[in-house]
Amino acid sequence: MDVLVVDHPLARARLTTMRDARADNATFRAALHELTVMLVYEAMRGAPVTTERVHTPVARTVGYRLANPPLLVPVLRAGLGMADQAHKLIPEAQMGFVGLARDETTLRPTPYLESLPESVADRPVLVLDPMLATGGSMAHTITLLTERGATDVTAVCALAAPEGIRHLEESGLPVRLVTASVDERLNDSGYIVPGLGDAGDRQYGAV
Ligand SMILES: O=P(O)(O)OC[C@H]1O[C@H](OP(=O)(O)OP(=O)(O)O)[C@H](O)[C@@H]1O
Ligand SMILES: O=c1cc[nH]c(=O)[nH]1
Ligand SMILES: [Mg+2]
Repeated sequence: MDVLVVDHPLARARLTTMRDARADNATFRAALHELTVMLVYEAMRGAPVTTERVHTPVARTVGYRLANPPLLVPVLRAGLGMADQAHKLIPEAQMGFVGLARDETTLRPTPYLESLPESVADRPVLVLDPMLATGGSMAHTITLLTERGATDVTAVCALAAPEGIRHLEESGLPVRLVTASVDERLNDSGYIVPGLGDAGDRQYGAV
């Protein structure tokens, strides 16, 4: 699987704010918003464009637009904190939603929401979720998308664990990963180490 680690100094600084256990919910959300802009910007670097003529106040020149805007799919809850920023960067994108809560005993995702277009064939997809831990939630989401014809999926995650990357690789799903860091490992509770804790709780409070 193609893994792009966005290790720009500004991305590292935002991730450090998110890791800091002293950051309150608002500070964490603001840092995730800013990091999302950097991750989506890099995720879209190779996107095909169409060209058109544009008249500036001074001259004619060539202009560019995305040839095939992606479908954005935030994975609730934590992915909601990436949705608006991604949409601001790609205003022409459509958005679908997947809601999953990980069972903290089995570490398996429990689905509670699925709102996706019937077909996503011939359309790139960006799945937005800050955390790739065991990879179960991401694999579930990508499976929903491939069942609708997706063949070009990018997982956009603030943090990834080696275990989650391995899970996606072994799944054979058509996905590449853009992340700000590949951390050391998972602990016995399935949390990323050093990680940042529970990305949903850090944004919205514990449930
Ligand atoms: O790779 P995995 O082991 O599946 O873990 C990652 C998932 O865990 C978190 O969501 P969580 O289930 O905590 O739900 P929340 O966003 O509502 O907090 C995170 O946002 C991912 O969706
Ligand atoms: O470290 C982790 C693992 C799964 N989900 C989170 O929010 N954090
Ligand atoms: Mg959570």
